Amino acid sequence: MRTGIATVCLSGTLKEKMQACAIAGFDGIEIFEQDLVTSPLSPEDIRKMAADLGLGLDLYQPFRDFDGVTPDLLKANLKRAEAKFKLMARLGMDTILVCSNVATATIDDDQLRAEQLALLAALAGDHGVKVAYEALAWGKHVNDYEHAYRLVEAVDHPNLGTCLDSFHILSRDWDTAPIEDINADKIFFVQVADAPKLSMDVLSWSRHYRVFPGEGQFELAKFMGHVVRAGYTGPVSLEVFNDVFRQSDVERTAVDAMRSLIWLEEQSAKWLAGTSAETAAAGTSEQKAAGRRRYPMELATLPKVNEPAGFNFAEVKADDTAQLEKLLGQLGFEFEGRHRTKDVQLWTMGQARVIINEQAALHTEPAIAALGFDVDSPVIASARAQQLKAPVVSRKVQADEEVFQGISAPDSTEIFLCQGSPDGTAAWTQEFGEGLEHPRAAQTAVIDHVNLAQPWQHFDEAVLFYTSALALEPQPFAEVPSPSGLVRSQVMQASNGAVRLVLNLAPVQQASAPKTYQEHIAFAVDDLVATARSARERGLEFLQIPANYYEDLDARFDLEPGFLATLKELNLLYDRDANGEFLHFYTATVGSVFFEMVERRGNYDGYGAPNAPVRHAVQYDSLHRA
Ligand SMILES: O=C(O)c1ccc(O)c(O)c1
Ligand SMILES: [Mg+2]
Repeated sequence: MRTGIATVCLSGTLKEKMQACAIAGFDGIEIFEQDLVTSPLSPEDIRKMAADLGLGLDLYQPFRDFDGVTPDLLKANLKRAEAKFKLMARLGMDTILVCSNVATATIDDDQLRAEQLALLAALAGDHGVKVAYEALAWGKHVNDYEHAYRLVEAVDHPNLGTCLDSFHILSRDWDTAPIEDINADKIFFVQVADAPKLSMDVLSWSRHYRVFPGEGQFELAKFMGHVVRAGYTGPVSLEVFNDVFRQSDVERTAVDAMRSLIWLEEQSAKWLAGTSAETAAAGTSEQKAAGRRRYPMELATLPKVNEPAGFNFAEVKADDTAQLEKLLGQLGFEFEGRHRTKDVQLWTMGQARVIINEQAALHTEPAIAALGFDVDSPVIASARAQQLKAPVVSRKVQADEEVFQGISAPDSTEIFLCQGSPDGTAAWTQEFGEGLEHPRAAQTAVIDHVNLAQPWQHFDEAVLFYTSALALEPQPFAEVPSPSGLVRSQVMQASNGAVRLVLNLAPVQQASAPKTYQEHIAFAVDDLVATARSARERGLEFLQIPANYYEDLDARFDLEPGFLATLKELNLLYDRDANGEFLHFYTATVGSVFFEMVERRGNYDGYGAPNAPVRHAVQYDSLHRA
């Protein structure tokens, strides 16, 4: 698959954008007109720079408001087009995107539109240019890709084809199956963008909220599957108008973009294989043959991973670890010893393993540093992540120690791909301490979920990272009210719930305010009330829940008075839905970390979302009092 990206996706000057695209490994780019007009570089300079960088100049765009106009305007539009065709010759470019008229079209007549497009195609032919006509979702008269294609067919000129843009098609919920019936020679270009499902006017949605594939909710693998089945072999190019990407680090955004295309390519191949198998199974020999058909576009695949089977460990770091040790001890964790060769400690409760890393630099406040995930094959998972351009993390190991495959997540959390064992133990724990003599406590526990705060400019990147590299499934995002703003919260989870990662987008921080960037690790136990009582006896400082909360809880759930009193006495939070019940409590925060203990009853699958605003408010209050 030939990969591309429009310069409008990125921040910086045209030169910076092109360099970043080359570093990220794109085959080609779309030059957005504004980027050229504002550039100090001559068209010849740009042409040479692209050649030196090994980048194809695949599309010049956009040319606006051509069709359906009065004769006067048509004349002016053809003159304007000719100037652009001449410019393209200097750039060495041969394809231009013409989008359907949104402003100046006064005549809604397909025959007239076809006649005008025919004149444009003939002029383009004279200049060796191909015109890719795209239906904008908000086009005045042409806003549907099938309509645009009918016009292309009616004109029937070798220099006129269509451009399919996933956003314009999927935002309007147009059926994508008829893409397969388009003559591949008439598909001159394909643009892809994802988007969250939002209810707003489609133009604002398109201009501000597009995201890279895998970061939104559109069915892009299916869209691409139909494009591939149509027989298209040209560039598949990202065109993402996004307020955040346009102001964040250009090289990093280009890599995020490239990751999205690598992933989309694999997902498209998977979608095709899945639907082909269905077709083949369906019966007739014709259908079987269709199921086995090969397509002219070659789709690369990736090393395969299944979703992770569980958390292997969580690691917190600090230069002064005393507070962390105290908190874990009070929660009921046991100190298992120090590592043979590294300055790290192991603490466990049942199968929940927490590493305290003492190697942190001076003045490092306690923070979550790393997460280990149980995967089928750490080597295969690591190969996949690296092909998806995840930065590799390496840690020194001695000859007889387990080698962890590590990658760095967008928020710099180190992700280790570990060999899980069916009984939930981990072989590497043998590297800690010596012959654990003390009797094992009966307490069973696992890491239930981990909540990571994401810098605002890397939130979408993180969603794609965990989706593509770790096969976690993004859930619809929620917005949690907190005293410092609305916190966007998105759960990434394995389908069986064995791994749950909650990504929170912290509200933008006032420079003078205390740091509200907090993250936590939650452990699930069988009996939360007993766990809370023991923790209280050991002197644990609980997050103090206001009395108002319990009154509201009673009003909502009509709880048994004794149970309500227990919740209140122990600062426990409660939630209930059709699947079951959820009890939980939080510790005070040390550095940027706090811990949560949860008990899931029945098949409760959430996180106590209705309680999140209470937690945020109490934490805010204690930060501001401190
Ligand atoms: O928002 C726009 O104007 C615009 C321009 C060119 C495109 O290819 C597109 O999809 C949108
Ligand atoms: Mg487009």
